[in-house]
Amino acid sequence: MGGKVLKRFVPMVAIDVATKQEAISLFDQLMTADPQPIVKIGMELYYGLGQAIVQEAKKRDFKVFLDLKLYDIPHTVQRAMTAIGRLGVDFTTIHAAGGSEMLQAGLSGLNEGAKEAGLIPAKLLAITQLTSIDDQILHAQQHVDLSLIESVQNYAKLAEQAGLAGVVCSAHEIKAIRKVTGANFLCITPGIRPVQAVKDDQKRVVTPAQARQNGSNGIVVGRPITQSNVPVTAYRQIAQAFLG
Ligand SMILES: O=c1ccn([C@@H]2O[C@H](COP(=O)(O)O)[C@@H](O)[C@H]2O)c(=O)[nH]1
Repeated sequence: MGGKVLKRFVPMVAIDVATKQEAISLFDQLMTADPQPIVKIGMELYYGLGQAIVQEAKKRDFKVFLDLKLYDIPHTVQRAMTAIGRLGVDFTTIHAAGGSEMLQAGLSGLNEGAKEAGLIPAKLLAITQLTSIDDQILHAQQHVDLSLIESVQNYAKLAEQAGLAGVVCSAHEIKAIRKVTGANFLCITPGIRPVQAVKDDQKRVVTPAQARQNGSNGIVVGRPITQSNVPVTAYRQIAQAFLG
């Protein structure tokens, strides 16, 4: 009785396509869904089309997750985040591996940009270990001594101490993260596959229902929706499995 109610966002759809035409077509299909998803604009779309695509999404009343995964020296990150802060997006990302000075600089830049523009700052999320990384890559290629879970926990603590809103992780790690962070710290989880057997670049995958069971605050789903025959139907099924 009296347990904390988990904050759960609507699914975030990764609009990872190359052209404005493809992006607008997906926006127009997804804006008819109830609940309307959050749209995630990543590097492919943003580097190709720039700020205009953020405005196209906002025009259709989407909440926007701008996923650019900043990772550079603190000064550069701070200035880039100030520019992002002025855009009025709802979520954005930075790599925890950049360390606490970089995380704090990013957060400060983001808040400054939003303040200048008279906007509510985006929630800043730290990338822990990409969901395309597994223990083998971590140990054999990156020569990290910690286990994957320990590394993710470490990055989550670092991000929380720097004042960030949460992390991007796999839903496999949520329970471990919650042991070392506060109850309001967000765990946003890509690596979602409605059918787990699909083989692609994602290594740490779960189904939408497993993400819900594990306590994810929000799932990020790209190809299972954008490459399906009817994206809005795929989105609805995934949203139902996650939101219940
Ligand atoms: O650890 C991470 C961080 C970000 N992503 C992003 O999420 C989507 C996933 O797309 P799928 O097509 O469903 O694999 C993509 O935009 C990634 O850049 C991630 O997958 N893992």
